[in-house]
Amino acid sequence: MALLHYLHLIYELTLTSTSTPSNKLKLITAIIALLTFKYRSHAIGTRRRDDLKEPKGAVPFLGHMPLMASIPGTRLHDTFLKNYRELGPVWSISLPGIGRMIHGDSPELVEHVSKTNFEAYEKGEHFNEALGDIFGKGIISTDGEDWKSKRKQATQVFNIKVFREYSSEMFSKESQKVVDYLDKAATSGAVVDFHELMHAFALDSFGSVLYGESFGCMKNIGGKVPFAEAITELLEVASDRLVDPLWKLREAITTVGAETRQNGIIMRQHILRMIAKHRAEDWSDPNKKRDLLMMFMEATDSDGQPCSDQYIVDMMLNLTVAGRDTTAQGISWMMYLLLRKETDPEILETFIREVDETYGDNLPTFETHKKQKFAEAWYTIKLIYAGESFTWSTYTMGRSELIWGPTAHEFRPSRWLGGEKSKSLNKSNPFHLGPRACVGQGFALLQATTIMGLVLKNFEVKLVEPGRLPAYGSGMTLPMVGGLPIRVSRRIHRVDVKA
Ligand code: HEM
Repeated sequence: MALLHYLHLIYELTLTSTSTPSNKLKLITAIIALLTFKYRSHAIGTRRRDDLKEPKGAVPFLGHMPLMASIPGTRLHDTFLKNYRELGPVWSISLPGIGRMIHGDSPELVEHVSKTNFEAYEKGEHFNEALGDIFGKGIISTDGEDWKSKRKQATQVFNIKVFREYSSEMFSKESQKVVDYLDKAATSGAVVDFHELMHAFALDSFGSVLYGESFGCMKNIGGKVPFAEAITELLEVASDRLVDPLWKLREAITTVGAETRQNGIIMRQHILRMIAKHRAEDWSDPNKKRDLLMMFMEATDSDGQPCSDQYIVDMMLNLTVAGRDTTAQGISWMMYLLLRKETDPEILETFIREVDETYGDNLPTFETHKKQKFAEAWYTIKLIYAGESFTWSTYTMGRSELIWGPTAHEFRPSRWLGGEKSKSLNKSNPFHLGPRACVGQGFALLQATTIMGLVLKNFEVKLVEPGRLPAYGSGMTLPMVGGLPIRVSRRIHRVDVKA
């Protein structure tokens, strides 16, 4: 607003016929000097905040934009961690066109924003505008009443017992394909990229659970599946848009805009095809297994009317995009943490003992999943003005000595067990907390405990490079750069994969 005011002033004063050229020049110089003074240490359009610490490197008008642009994606989270260590839990940066971003890596603040005062912190205009054409009017990019009714519906569907049992059966079935694949690798001694394998598994299992049909990625690991490519590219675009105020211009003058539209079409057409396929099926058998799409086709909206195809497409697209990379990468990091040489070997042993005890000689079910408490624990491991946003870093909080004490760097799943679990929720929670926490959390845990349980029950897994900490990539999730090469050999007491 202030900028518009000044520009208007320039216009008024410089374009009047009575002003001489020299006066006009003086006036423009004075206004530029004034603006430079006003925005000498922060981005144009943002408020100066002397009460908040900032990393060094802000420049007039652009604030921290040049600094942020200079940080490679593979260093971003560590830079945030460094800021936390140097500046404390609350610090901020200002970015033109995006506003001031306040980082608050403290359990109390996270709890305040996510739970206690949740209503006051919406996703906001910038977020919803940047992601609106990608996620449509789905649960991710909406706020207020619209979000509330979608959230309620999604939560209900995820909690329906028959659907949970169906998911469990499908995750088990798809995990079997991974076991078969690893079985061959155990025989040949081949190195397997577990990260790549988990991306194939995650999409296939999502295909089965969400749409009743696997995408066939496991048959062609590393091969191209248009639906999978579309998700990857859409997520990249979404992540770029959130930090680039000029994304509209960038996409208009490059091929990114057209590619994004095309990827949206690929995803939406697939979902529409699946809706048509399901409509043509016989629904009369009450015992017919129901995938997630069918659950939404049967559900009603907030007015009690059947949901429109457009509504269902948006909902399914949101759930698919939110769930694929997060789960694949979460499972890969889990595997790495378990196997790296710094981790106490007792943790892997406890995990395997739990799997052996809960599965016996059977395959995992929804009931066995509920008993995998250790596996689950292992996986889970101020004032703001308008135009400012609040964020926090799970990566930073998970490594904070202030929060976890001197053993912060140790991998200890026990922190999420029993009574400790509820105390730890606001300390570093990859699913966040409060009303906007991950709606697919239970679903992700079911998938992770099933696949990890079956893999570790059947194989002894070794990292090919035990001393290498995988680098992370940039984006909305945390991909591993260079994958996670492993070697497997069969364990003696294994579940018969053909059973
Ligand atoms: C390891 C796996 C996963 C992690 C770490 C994860 C993490 C998260 C986080 C942190 C949020 C909150 C984002 C925010 O506050 O803006 C979120 C939201 C969400 N997640 Fe997940 N997620 C995972 C898996 C899944 C799965 C499997 C699904 C669905 C099948 C899913 C669906 C969603 C949806 C729809 C939202 C938006 C909820 C809302 O806005 O009300 N997620 N997830």
